Amino acid sequence: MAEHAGRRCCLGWDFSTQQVKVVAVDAELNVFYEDSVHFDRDLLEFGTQGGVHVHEDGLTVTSPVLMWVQALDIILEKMKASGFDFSQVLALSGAGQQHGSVYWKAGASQVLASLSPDLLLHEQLQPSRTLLRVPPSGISPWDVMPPGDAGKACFSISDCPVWMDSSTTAQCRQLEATVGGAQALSCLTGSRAYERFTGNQIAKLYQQNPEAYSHTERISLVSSFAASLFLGSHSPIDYSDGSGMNLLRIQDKVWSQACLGACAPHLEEKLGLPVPSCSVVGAISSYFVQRYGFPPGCKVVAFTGDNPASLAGMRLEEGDIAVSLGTSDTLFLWLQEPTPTLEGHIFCNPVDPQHYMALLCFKNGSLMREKIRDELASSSWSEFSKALQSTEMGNCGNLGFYFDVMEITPEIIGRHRFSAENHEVSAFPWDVEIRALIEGQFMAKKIHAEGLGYRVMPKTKILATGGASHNRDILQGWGAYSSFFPRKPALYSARGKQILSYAQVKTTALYNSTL
Ligand SMILES: Nc1ncnc2c1ncn2[C@@H]1O[C@H](COP(=O)(O)OP(=O)(O)O)[C@@H](O)[C@H]1O
Ligand SMILES: O=C(CO)[C@@H](O)[C@H](O)COP(=O)(O)O
Repeated sequence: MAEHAGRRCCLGWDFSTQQVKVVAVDAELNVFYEDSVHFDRDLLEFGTQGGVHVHEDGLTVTSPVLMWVQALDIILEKMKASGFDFSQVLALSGAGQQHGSVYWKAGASQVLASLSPDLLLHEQLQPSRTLLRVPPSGISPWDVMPPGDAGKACFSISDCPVWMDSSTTAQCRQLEATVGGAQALSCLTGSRAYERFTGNQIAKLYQQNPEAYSHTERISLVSSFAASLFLGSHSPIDYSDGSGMNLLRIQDKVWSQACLGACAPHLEEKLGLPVPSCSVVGAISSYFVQRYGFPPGCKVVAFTGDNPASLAGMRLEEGDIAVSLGTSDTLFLWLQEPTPTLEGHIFCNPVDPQHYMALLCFKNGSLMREKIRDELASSSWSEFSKALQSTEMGNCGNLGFYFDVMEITPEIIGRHRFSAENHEVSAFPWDVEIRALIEGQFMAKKIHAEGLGYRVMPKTKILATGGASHNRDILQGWGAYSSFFPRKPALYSARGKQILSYAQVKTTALYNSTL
C-alpha cells in the first residue's frame, strides 16, 4: 500500500508554461505528493520548446491545447499507478499561466458532461486530430480543425495563444482608441492594452478566423479551462485572472461593454459571468469519480492565474513583495487601492475581492538565464553558480541587460552591456557576464517597481518562488542591490545604493534611446 494512501487532502494543480504540476496537501498543510509532466521532455510529439511554438513571424506564440489535456491524463494515470487514494480528496483547485485562451467548439459542453470513464480525456476531447506542429510559412497560425474532424473535436482552434505572444499590436491600438486612450483603458481594466492580454487575442482570432470564432461556444483562460476539465462543464473565469484580459472592469468586476464590443461580437455570452477567485464552482464530474475514485462531493474551487495563486499561496501581506522566477519573472504585491498607470498591471486580488494586486511581468526570465548558462556555463547551473560565487557583488561596476526576445517591461530587445567606465561594450568575461545578467535582471525589477511608487521598507519581506528560486546563488546575486533578499543588509546596502543610481542613469538612457 502506498505511503500516501488514506490521507485526507486537497489537490493543487498548476498549468504553467513549461509543465503541469500537482501537489497533494494534507490537513496540516504538509505536501505529501508532488508530480509534474514537462511538455518538452514528456510530450515530445508536440514538438514544443519551453512549452510553446514560436511561429515564423517571431511574434505569434501558441501552445497545443491537447498537450495540456494529455499532460493531465499522464499525471492522473501516474497517481493511480502509485496507489494515490483519490477517495480522500476533499477539494481541488489550481492555477494556469495567465492570459492564454482556449476556444471550446459548439457541442463541447455535451462532450464534457458525458465523458466515458473507460477512455482518457484527450482521446475524447479531440479524438482523431492530426497534430500540426509550427504551421509552415504562409499558413495562418489559427490552425483550424480539418473538416473530417468537425463535430468530434471540442476545440475551434487547436493552438492556443499564450502569454508570450506579442502579435496583436494593431488590436491593442484599436482597443485603446475605442475607450479613449491607454490611460482610460488602464483606469477601467487595470492595464493599458498589452499584446498578450486575452481581449486583444480574441480580437485577432475574430478578425483572422471569423469562422472559428463563430463556432466557439465558450472562451476559457488556461485556468478556467483546467477547472472545466475537472468540473465536466464550463467553469467561470475568476476576477483575478480575468483582470489579465483588458476586458474586466476591475472596480465593479463586470465585463466592460465598451471593451467587449471593441474586440468581437457576442463576446459576453462566450465568456460567461466572472466569479470571485475563491468560489466553489461545483463538484467534480462523474468521469473522475468513476475512473479515479474521487468522492462525488469533491469540491472544485475556481482556478486562477499562476501569479495571483502565488500571492495567495505565499500568504503575501500588505508591505510584502513577491518575485516569481518561473518561465517569466514577475514581481507582485498586495494593494488596497488600485492605482492604474501605463506600466504594469493591477489585478483584482484573489484573496480579498475588495482589494487588488499589482504586477510587473518580465518575459526574459528563466529562458534567458538558461541561454546564458548554455552559452557560458556548460549548460550547468552549478557552473553558473560558480561564476556568481567568484565575482563580487556589484560586478565592479559592469552592467548588462539581456533581452533576447521582445521584453514586456519595457518593450526592448537586444543585449546591452556597460563597463565600469560607462562605455557600451560588446562582451564581458564569462563570469562577469553571468553576474551582469542576474544583477541586471534584478535591477530592472527594482527600478520598475520604484517607478510605480513601491518601496522596500525595513520590515518588507521579499518572497521568491518559481523554478529559479531554488538557486540560492541567483537569489544572493540579486541581493547585491538592496534589501531584497536581505541576508546581510549592512554589508551591501551602501554599495547597492550607489550601484542602483548608477544603473538608473544607464537604464534611463538605454530606454530613451529605444523609444
Ligand atoms: N537550479 C536552478 N537554477 C536556476 N534556474 C532554475 C533552476 N532549476 C530550475 N530553474 C529554472 O526554472 C524554470 C522553470 O520554472 P517553473 O516555475 O517551474 O516554470 P513554469 O511554472 O513557468 O513552467 C526553468 O526554465 C529553469 O530555467
Ligand atoms: O504573463 C504573465 C503574467 O502577466 C506570466 O507570468 C504568465 O502568467 C506565465 O507564467 P509562468 O509560466 O512564467 O509562471
